[in-house]
Amino acid sequence: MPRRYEFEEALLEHVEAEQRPTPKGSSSPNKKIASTNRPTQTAAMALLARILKARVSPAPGRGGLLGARVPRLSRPEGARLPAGARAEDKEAGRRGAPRAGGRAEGPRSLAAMPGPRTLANLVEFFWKDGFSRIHEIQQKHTREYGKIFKSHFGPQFVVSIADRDMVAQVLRAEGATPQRANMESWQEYRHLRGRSTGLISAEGEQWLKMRRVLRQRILKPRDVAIFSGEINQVIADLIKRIYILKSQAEDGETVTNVNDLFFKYSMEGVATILYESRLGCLENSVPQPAVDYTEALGLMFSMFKTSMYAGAIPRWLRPFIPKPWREFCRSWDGLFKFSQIHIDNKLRDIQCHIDRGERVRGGLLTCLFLSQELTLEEIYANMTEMLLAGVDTTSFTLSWAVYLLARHPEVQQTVYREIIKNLGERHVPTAADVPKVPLVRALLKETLRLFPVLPGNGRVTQEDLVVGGYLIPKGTQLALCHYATSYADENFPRAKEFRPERWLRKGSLDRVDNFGSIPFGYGVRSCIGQRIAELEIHLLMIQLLQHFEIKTSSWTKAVPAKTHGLLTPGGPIHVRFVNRK
Ligand code: HEM
Repeated sequence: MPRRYEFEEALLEHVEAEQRPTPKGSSSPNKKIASTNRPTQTAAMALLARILKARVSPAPGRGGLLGARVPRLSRPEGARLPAGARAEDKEAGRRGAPRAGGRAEGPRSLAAMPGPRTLANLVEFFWKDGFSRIHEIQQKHTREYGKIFKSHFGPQFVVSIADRDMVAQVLRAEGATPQRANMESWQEYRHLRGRSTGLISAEGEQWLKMRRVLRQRILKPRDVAIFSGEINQVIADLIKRIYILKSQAEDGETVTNVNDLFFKYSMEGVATILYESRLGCLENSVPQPAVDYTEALGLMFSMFKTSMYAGAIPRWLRPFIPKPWREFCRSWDGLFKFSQIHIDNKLRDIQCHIDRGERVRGGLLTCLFLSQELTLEEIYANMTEMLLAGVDTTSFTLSWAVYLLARHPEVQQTVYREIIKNLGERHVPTAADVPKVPLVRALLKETLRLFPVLPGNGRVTQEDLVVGGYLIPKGTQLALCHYATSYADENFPRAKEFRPERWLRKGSLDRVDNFGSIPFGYGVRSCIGQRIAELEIHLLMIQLLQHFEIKTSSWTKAVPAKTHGLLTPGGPIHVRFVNRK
């Protein structure tokens, strides 16, 4: 499989154009652009326009990431069920009254729905910092009010659903452009700064347009398989880093704060794919731009909470409580700035290749530039939002996975044995090897069940819907409580236990899908980065276990989960990496 796609034809055309004599006194526009130090947004647009003007197009007959755009007649992404079943579910979602003994009963109104009192909820969240315990509050409210209940968060009214079948009903009934949540504050920032929305913040047709472009390139396992080589280079650096950290430890084995290590890995891994460049986060001395970037990410991370406050505090209150909105804007400024620097660097890089008459080779970003399906502003916005979504999510999952393996040596041994039996001790795995080690996949699923990075998901109803016997009007914010459903014994027997084998298929027809645990969401608005995250995690877990036995150390403590927007380890995780080789 070609790892990169080329643009020979276009290049030839461009080189020919460059060789034509230019009118006296006018310098080559390419040279002029190449001499620009740091293109501003406008300069970057001009640069992109120049590159595109060279009519660079994919070589004929090449498919894949950078291949020709072939119109697709695909099923919707989320269509895991036969079309008939989806239609039925959709109908069931709208049908209305539940039937008892064949007699139709009218759906109840929201007024009849139980839920915590507004004041109690405000105290819980704003006074007792409930935002850092969203996962526990989900469970507590489910115990107190049942599997469907209503609550108020600041000005927002929310219906929470903590039932696997009701969640399935809502998600299967959704239309072509589902809305996750009210993104007004995100959209307002972008409007204020003249920025575009990206996949997370966009809605309706604008979202659909961008989603169609991106899903063609990164949604399927085979789309991202071509990144195995790049990811493996990052993994090699991470393993080197672990050996260095071990050598600095008193016992020669303990690595303190693996959270930090995996944060660097995830940042490096996802940047390799998104920006087609290395940041140097895993080097001994991290280059300054990467340090700045880490700070920007730290700011971004703290922003989750700020973002919640910024969204929850009504606009008229901003003059009195200005900090959340100010910080919200400041952190987005940092994120966009960082992304833009890397994107502009790539643009300049492409320009240099063209100037030198070289072939243009590239991955996701190059492809997005050249295909012209997204504007430059849309590329900035999507890369920024994908980076935001792709670093902490992956790194927290890795931290939890290592924590669970260290605390369950018997599980670790079973996974290790499968790896050795099916892949060997030294084989560097690629995406094609992952199906040969189903326990590694099961390990990830089970880790995400116990610690779903997003403890809850959201949908805004696009039409009136009857769920759990209640009529939920169009425009209602739903909170899908998948932390609560993940820990329900009725969905997962002995739910509190770490048992990856529960995800293994017993036969080719066996389905282990379970709406009780949908860590990447579901349907057309599900996580676009799922396959990237899985590749990063699967390949790393295999190699970590090939190299080391992961053990608890005297430093290892029980680490509680904490919600910071995402479900994070509530403290540093320390483990011993004992050499196997
Ligand atoms: C373990 C890692 C990850 C987890 C658990 C995760 C989880 C999620 C979830 C639950 C959603 C909402 C889905 C829905 O509403 O149905 C989501 C959306 C999204 N994720 Fe991820 N994610 C992960 C990694 C990534 C990565 C690596 C990227 C990018 C490279 C990414 C980019 C996005 C984007 C852009 C969206 C918004 C999609 C849209 O609205 O169309 N995620 N993710």
